[in-house]
Amino acid sequence: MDAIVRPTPVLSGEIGALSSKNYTTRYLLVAALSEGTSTVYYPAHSEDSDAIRRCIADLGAELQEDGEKIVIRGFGRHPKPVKELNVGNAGAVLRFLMAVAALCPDVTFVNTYPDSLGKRPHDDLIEALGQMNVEIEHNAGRLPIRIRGGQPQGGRIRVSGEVSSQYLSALLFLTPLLEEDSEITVTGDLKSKVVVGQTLEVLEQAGIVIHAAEDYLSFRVPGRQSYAAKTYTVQGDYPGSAAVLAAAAVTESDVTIHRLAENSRQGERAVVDVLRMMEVPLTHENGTVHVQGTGRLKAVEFDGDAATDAVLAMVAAAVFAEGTSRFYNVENLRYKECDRITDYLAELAKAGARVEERRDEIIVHGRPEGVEGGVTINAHYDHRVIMALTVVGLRSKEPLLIKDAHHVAKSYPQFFDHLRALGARVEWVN
Ligand SMILES: O=C(O)C1=C[C@@H](OP(=O)(O)O)[C@@H](O)[C@H](O)C1
Ligand SMILES: C=C(OP(=O)(O)O)C(=O)O
Repeated sequence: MDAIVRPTPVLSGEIGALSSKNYTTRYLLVAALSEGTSTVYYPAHSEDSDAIRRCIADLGAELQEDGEKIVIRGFGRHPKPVKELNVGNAGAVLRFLMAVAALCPDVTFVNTYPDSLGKRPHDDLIEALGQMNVEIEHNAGRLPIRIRGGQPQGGRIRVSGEVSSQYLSALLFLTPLLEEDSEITVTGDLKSKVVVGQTLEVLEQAGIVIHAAEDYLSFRVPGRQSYAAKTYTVQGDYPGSAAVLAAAAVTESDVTIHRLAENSRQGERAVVDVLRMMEVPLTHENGTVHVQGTGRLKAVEFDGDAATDAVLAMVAAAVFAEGTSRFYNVENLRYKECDRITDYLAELAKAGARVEERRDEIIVHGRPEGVEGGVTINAHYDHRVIMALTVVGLRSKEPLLIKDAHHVAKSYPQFFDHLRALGARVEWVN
């Protein structure tokens, strides 16, 4: 399905933030890795969170869900010997379950999104699992991937952090269950370091002990641990909310989003500080962000690695700022649902934005007068491209037609409903 985004000068109203994608993935996973019964309150509902529900059920977890919670009886260190798993387009789910699959005799991860997840590299995790006595067949580091595990071995493990933090997180979920103690060393720079903090937070809540160096480049993981059965509550999601906040920042607005904890470990909560640096009038108190936008913004410089999933939304806001903005240290945006530098900037430029790419930077020459719009946007299968171009469309002179905008459901199926509730002129077309 496509979406039309029409110019909308004013937004106002209140919404509750969607539930965090990253915490939902992690809580459902640690619940599955426990042998008892855990409860997860307010799990996200999206394609990626459906993917983890489906896969842990295939691996033997029992799930019962109502409107507010999901109750999970886990499989511990003994997943069912399933033959095939389908993670849809969910990168984190794939990488975390590749580690869990090391406990199974023979699992194949199928390739259902050849033009998105099917293009993303997993070599660094394949290489690390190889060190652990796990046999892996793969298509040049990409899906489909067949894992023959059964007897993974802990010990000394080296993993690269240059492309994604998800490989390291995957190993942190698996190694506590092994017979041996493990020492994990991260080679190269660790990208998305803050997200590893979310992994460690959830592991600690699940009763797992990990000794992490302060820089997150080395870890000692005692073996023979068990995941405790617990009750977890999923917090609100900053990456998805970042797009709504950016929409409020580029319009005349009076927009409130609830359920965004100030002390969250989500790096993307930096979107609030970045918008403040851009001189967008806002407050953030008691878990509520209130934006009273004037549509006027100042350019900003920001280390995007600290808030990887909010960079596209912040760039969309910078399209209308006074001056030149620079988002640096963002090379790993190239290895997400699409190349979020080249592909994203191509769509922004089509809409009339003045943008430049470097290998690891996005540069935006702001156009406070607005952009032309009036073009068709290719979503590149990327929910965050869809949300960011929607922000741009609100302040384009002519509407934007976003092709295949239904891929927004990867993380935020209610995104257009939420924007419409705030007065945005967006609609689905077939
Ligand atoms: O661990 C996770 O749940 C995630 C880690 C990040 O990926 P990278 O580590 O590849 O940057 C992030 O972009 C992704 O949406 C979710
Ligand atoms: C990159 C993302 O997700 P994943 O890596 O889990 O596919 C995202 O949600 O923006």
